[in-house]
Amino acid sequence: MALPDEAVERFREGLDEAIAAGEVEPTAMCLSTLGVDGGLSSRMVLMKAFTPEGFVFYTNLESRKGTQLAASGAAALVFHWKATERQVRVEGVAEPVSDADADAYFASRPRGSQLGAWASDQSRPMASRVTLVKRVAAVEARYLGRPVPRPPHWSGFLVRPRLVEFWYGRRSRLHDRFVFTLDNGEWRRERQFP
Ligand SMILES: Cc1cc2nc3c(=O)[nH]c(=O)nc-3n(C[C@H](O)[C@H](O)[C@H](O)COP(=O)(O)O)c2cc1C
Ligand SMILES: Cc1ncc(COP(=O)(O)O)c(CN)c1O
Repeated sequence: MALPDEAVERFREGLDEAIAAGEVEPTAMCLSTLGVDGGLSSRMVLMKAFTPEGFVFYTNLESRKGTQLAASGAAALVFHWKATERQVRVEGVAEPVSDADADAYFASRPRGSQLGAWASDQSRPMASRVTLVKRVAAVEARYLGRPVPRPPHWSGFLVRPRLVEFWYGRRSRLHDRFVFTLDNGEWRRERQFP
């Protein structure tokens, strides 16, 4: 279910204002996933696309987050825009992006990042930093003079929201909260106490 126009506008406006206010990583979001043991796991990722369908990020599919999302699509996101005292919180389900989208985004990354995606077995044990440096050199040699293709284990997820909350901080601590929730196929909007 696409987000209602108002939520799309609030998100776009919030991001634009964070950028204008000089936020250092305005697209950084905390991503929480669910482990097979029922435990939670959180880390930062960068949002690379936002549409009424949801929020997209890219990663190694064999990483901790990648395997957790493959097992359970449950995902939660938090943006914190410190410069403008705002927070956006998202709860929903992650699904893989298309190969075409992943190819297009991968092709736009700097070559060093592309090589890194081949070199790093993200989230698996590494004996020493030398291992990583050697692997980068090896993939560099392999793709010398030609484009670096997207690794099959590197792609993105679209987090389709079921809940989006906009929090607007106020000095008085009487903050404003607007919560959009998907309820039987329809978006409901309510204010909540701060
Ligand atoms: C600001 C910031 C942005 C990050 N963006 C990404 C990202 O977009 N994709 C990614 O795979 N890791 C990103 N990382 C690294 C992750 O936080 C994390 O360490 C890594 O993906 C491994 O997570 P996992 O073991 O839970 O899968 C970022 C880290 C920081 C601090
Ligand atoms: C391992 C990793 N993968 C992907 C990303 C996404 O961002 P970018 O494509 O801009 O590198 C990051 C950003 N820090 C990252 O650290």
